[in-house]
Amino acid sequence: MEEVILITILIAMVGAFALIGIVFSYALPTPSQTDKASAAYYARLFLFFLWLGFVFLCLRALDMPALHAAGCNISFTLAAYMVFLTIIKRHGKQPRTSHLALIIAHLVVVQVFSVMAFWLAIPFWFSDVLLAISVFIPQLLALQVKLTSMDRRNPGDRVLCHLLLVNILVCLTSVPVYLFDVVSSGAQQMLLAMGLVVVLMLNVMLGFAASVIHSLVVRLRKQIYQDPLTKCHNRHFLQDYASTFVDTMQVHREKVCVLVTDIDHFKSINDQYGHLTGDRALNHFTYHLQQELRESDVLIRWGGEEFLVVLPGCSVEDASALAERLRQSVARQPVIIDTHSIALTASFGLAEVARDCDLFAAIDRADSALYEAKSSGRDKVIVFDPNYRTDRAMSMAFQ
Ligand SMILES: Nc1nc2c(ncn2[C@@H]2O[C@H](COP(=O)(O)OP(=O)(O)OP(=O)(O)O)[C@@H](O)[C@H]2O)c(=O)[nH]1
Repeated sequence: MEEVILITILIAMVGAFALIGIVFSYALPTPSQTDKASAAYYARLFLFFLWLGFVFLCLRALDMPALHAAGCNISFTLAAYMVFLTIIKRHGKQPRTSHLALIIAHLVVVQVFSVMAFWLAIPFWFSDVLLAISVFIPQLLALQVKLTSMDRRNPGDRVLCHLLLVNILVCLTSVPVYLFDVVSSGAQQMLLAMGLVVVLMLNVMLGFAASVIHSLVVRLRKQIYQDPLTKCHNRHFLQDYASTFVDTMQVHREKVCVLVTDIDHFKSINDQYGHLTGDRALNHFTYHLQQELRESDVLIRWGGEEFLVVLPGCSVEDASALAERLRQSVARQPVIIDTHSIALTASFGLAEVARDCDLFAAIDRADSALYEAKSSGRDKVIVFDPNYRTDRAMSMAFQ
């Protein structure tokens, strides 16, 4: 009688734990992509089937072997497949038809063999071994999917991989302990099973939550540093990264140049064709800049139609040649919108990040050179000369 009460308490405790996990999963942020969002649904089903499996497992100790045989193996196998589906959905993918066929075939085999073993009075170890093998198949399948489609730079993906490896490790160590009946009495065995089930639930719950939160943080960080219109970096990026980046370059004695560029008479495009066309012209402009830049060059939207390019490892001569290429590329390719062909030109100001000045001082110098390019006719590249600063200051004072 005592054993019955203890096992009932264990069932209730595991149920409460699963319930907490399910409620907690509703508190997690939901990804906007429908497939990714449905991963939480499978994670909840995992918690439910694992608890159900535990209930059926306990029925053996409670002297209900027929019910145990009917539900235990299939529930645990289903729980393992829910981990597989959670991982596939977290990747925003659909399970392949071959995967679905395999899942159904596997579940049928598990169920038929478990029930047959009971009817033919085959000792319980057969059913236990069948379960031990069954739970590994979905996990290995998930590992294969993970290893083939994992983005190693994405922390959310890495967390999912750890989750899976911990699951496999827990099963690898716990299943033999359970199978070889190291602990003898029914209640003790149920306690061991409960420990295993709770560890697996904790692992999936926390791993899933960490993966969702990590992915969200990566997305938010990207959005914070990205200009929504042109998809270039924005000023936040410049503040947080570029200055330390240039410091590093200077420590390594690499030359760094900054180029400031501004579309000529952009206001007239907006005025003549409307703001939306102006936006498309901005995208067209940044697209052609990107085409000429190296991967290490950093393009930043500095403001309105003004952009900044940080050019690491680039001498003034090289940067000046690059700026000239950019200027020609922009001038050569008009923006085509419907039947309109809108000619575009841009002016460029260039300065080196000298040893005696920081990045922002260099930007200021490049800006002075840009001002000179604008005031001397536009559609040209001007390299900073200390005299421009005086002219500009004088001109501003005059205005
Ligand atoms: N369509 C669009 N226009 C923008 C955006 N940001 C700034 N602008 C416009 O860019 C124009 C900049 O005008 P100005 O600063 O007078 O410069 P400009 O007409 O290019 O003249 P110069 O620079 O002297 O050749 C303004 O009309 C702004 O409204 C944007 O995101 N989209």
